Amino acid sequence: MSGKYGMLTIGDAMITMNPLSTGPMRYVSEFERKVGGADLNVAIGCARLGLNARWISRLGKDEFGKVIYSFARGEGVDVNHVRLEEGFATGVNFKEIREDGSGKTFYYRFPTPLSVLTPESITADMFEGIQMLYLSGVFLSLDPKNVAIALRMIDIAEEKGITIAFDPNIRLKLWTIEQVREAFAPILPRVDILLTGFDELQLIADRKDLQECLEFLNSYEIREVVIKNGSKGSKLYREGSCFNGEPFQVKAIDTVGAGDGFNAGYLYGYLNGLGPEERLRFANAVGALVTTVSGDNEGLPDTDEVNAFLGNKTVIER
Ligand SMILES: Nc1ncnc2c1ncn2[C@@H]1O[C@H](COP(=O)(O)OP(=O)(O)OP(=O)(O)O)[C@@H](O)[C@H]1O
Ligand SMILES: O=C(O)C[C@@H](O)[C@H](O)C(=O)CO
Repeated sequence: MSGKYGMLTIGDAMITMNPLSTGPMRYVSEFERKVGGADLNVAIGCARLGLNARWISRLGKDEFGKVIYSFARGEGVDVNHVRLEEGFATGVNFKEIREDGSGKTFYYRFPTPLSVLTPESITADMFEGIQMLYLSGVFLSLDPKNVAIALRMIDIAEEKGITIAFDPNIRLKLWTIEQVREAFAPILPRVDILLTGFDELQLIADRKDLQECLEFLNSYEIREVVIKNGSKGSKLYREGSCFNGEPFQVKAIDTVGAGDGFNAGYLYGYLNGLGPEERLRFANAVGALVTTVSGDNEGLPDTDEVNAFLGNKTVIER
């Protein structure tokens, strides 16, 4: 692996069928085959920004599995801990996109090849060169035993002094809110950086008011609570202070993956020592840029693109 800081993540990835027209999926007959998956999106985002990004996964031993494997490797993600499993089909999801870029997802992903993983599949060598462990609620949702796998990863990360970041990424199509709360209970107290949507925080805390949601989190002693709020930007709550990340105005055409892009930008900023406001600004820029391109990860920028967007660098286009 080359580059300075390393991040490690784990999770499923799917073939993502992106519609070629907007509106209800039942009327869309043409789709473009792409690749998606919350944790892989973050790994790709980190790799594009120049971090070493390692992704642990299992894919079906089929044509789609080979597509995802090559795609991840082509993006510079370390796939040394990704295997193609005989007897499983790689997951697929279809997207519906509305005029404003928002949408719905329809999953065809069970049984997932990831179900062959157990806590024993996780070994200390996977953490070599890693400073950041990134976990997502999508991974936890796919199999009840994934909580034990995540806890084993957290144990190793804590032993090695690795920072632990977590995005609840609640997809209520995959599990119920009761299952979410049960799965998150042992995870949240171990998290250093929580990267959550405000709507997700309301679901976890079972409260509507922001202040009450933050009070709910107090007992977990999370070092940084970052709240993402779509086109309204983001906020960071840290050591009793609140930092504001002003949103950028863009023409969003596909908002899926903006949160993953934001996370990649935030982790990059954190590892590279950007200050609280600077890293929110950087992450907001990455999230905003993702929404301007069709697909979950195609819009993820490299550092030059972010700096050009932020006006820090002139880019000669032609
Ligand atoms: N329409 C938009 N215009 C400008 N910036 C946006 C827009 N949508 C998202 N962003 C940026 O991306 C960040 C993350 O988006 P969002 O809040 O939708 O994340 P999320 O809910 O975690 O998304 P995901 O669907 O990927 O899980 C926002 O905080 C914002 O900075
Ligand atoms: O289920 C997932 O892994 C996430 C995908 O549905 C999609 O890539 C996404 O929601 C990204 O945040």
